[in-house]
Amino acid sequence: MSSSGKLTLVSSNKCFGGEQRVYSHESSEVGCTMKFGIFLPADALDGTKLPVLYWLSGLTCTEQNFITKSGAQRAAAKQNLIIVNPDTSPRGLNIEGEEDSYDFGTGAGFYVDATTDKWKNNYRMYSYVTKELLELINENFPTIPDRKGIFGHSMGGHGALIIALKNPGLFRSVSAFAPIAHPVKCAWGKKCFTGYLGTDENSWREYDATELVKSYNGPPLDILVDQGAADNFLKEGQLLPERLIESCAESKMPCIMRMQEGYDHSYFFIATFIDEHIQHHGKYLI
Ligand SMILES: N[C@@H](CCC(=O)N[C@@H](CS)C(=O)NCC(=O)O)C(=O)O
Repeated sequence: MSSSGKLTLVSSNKCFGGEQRVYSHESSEVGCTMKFGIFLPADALDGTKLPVLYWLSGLTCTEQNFITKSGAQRAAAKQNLIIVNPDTSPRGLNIEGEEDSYDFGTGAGFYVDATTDKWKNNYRMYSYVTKELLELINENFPTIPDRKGIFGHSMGGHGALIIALKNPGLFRSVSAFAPIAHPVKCAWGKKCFTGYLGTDENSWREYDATELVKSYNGPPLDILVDQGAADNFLKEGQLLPERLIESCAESKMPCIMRMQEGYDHSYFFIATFIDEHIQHHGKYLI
């Protein structure tokens, strides 16, 4: 399927000399209206082609959480990078069970292409991000298509890592905040993978960063991960960053994981370190 469709401007606010906008469009991949945020630095408004950094959010988020809480626009304006952040799932499809829990269905697309009967027509967030959204952004905004980075938080950190690892060369840089690093072994991952992919665990591994690192064969990825040491979901065993680090060490994949003392899972943690992540991407994109 290819992208298309017209973009509808939902909002636009001047911000650090550029504009923070939200657009909606009819998605052919997920079969519903989808929204995304885009921060355009001043140069992009003048038509200068710029690199693009994609942000993927976590469970329960819409495009609004990142826009209003991360504080990313100041650093993006300074580094002259466009930032695009999509929603986390299709919405309003009336699939039975889609609104039953915060960690499955609406707000919890998990960046996979579902294969189970109930979900497979719409829960295609992997293809939505890697194909439709990229095409839509390149067609409608002044981008340098081969200068892209990807980062995200929690479920979105998982999404950023697996998308970079499954598509060598598509993204030049990748980083994550508190990623769900080994979803085949945590409760969130088991629930979403069972629901979207079925019970064959071999199919789950294709969407697990700790597993994908072992078979990655592409340009070097200098992965940066920040993890709050006081994150409740870390304590509950939902994130398992230590497993990703072990896997990277065994596979000689460069990965810096910084344990940040006292920080939790929230956007206060993200806002604290977002500038450093944007600078990290800037090293590879500018
Ligand atoms: N306790 C949360 C669990 C979900 C959660 O913490 N979501 C994170 C990502 S995994 C988030 O970014 N929430 C939105 C926010 O903090 O603005 C809830 O039930 O809403």
